[in-house]
Amino acid sequence: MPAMELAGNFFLVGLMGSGKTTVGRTLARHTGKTFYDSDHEIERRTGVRITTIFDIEGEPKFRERERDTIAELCQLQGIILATGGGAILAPENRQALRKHGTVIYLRAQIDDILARTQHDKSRPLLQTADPRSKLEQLFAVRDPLYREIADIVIDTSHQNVNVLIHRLEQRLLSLQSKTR
Ligand SMILES: Nc1ncnc2c1ncn2[C@@H]1O[C@H](COP(=O)(O)OP(=O)(O)O)[C@@H](O)[C@H]1O
Ligand SMILES: O=C(O)C1=C[C@@H](OP(=O)(O)O)[C@@H](O)[C@H](O)C1
Ligand SMILES: [Mg+2]
Repeated sequence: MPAMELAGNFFLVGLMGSGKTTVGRTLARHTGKTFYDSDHEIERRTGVRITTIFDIEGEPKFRERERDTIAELCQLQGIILATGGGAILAPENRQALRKHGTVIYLRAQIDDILARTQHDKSRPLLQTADPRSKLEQLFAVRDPLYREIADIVIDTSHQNVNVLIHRLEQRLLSLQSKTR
C-alpha cells in the first residue's frame, strides 16, 4: 500500500544536478507509481551511455532520441518521469509534458549544482574548462522554459533530499485538493 495517494503522472524538469532522478525515484516509491528516467530509457534502448551517444552521434541526434522517448513515455499512466535537463528545449516535449501530467520544476542554485556534479563525468555538457559559465548560460536559456510548463516550482537549495521531498509532497497534495 503506497503511503501517498496522488492521481495522474508527474514529470520532473530542471537543470542537470537539480535532483530530478533522485527525487523522482523516491516520489515513485512513496506514491506506488512506476519510475522512469528518460536518460535511463535512452541508455536501455541504445545499450550505451549518454556520453557515448554525445561522442558518437552528437547532441542533435541525442535530442531526437530524447523526443521519441518522451513522446512514448507520456502515453503511459500513473508514472513519475525524471526528464533530462535539456528535454524542455523541444516545443513538442514541452507540449507533451504539459498535456499528460503535473510538471514539477526543481530549481537549484548554480553553486549547489556545481558541488553535486563536480566528480561526476556522466554529463557531457559539463565536461568543460568552465562548468560554472556553462551552467549560467543554460540557466539563462532554460529557466523561462521550465517555468513556462511548470505547475509547481520548488527551490532545492540548502536542504537535504528528505526535507525537499516532504515539502514537495505537501505541495502536490494541496495542488490535488484544489484541482479536484
Ligand atoms: N536536494 C539535494 N541536496 C543534496 N544533494 C542532492 C539533492 N538532490 C540531488 N542531490 C545529489 O545531486 C546529484 C545529482 O542528482 P540527480 O538526481 O542525478 O540530478 P538530475 O537528475 O537532476 O541531474 C546526486 O548525487 C544526488 O544525490
Ligand atoms: O541538461 C542537459 O542538456 C542534459 C542533462 C542530462 O540529464 P540530467 O539533467 O538528468 O543530468 C542528460 O540528459 C544529458 O547529459 C543532457
Ligand atoms: Mg537525471
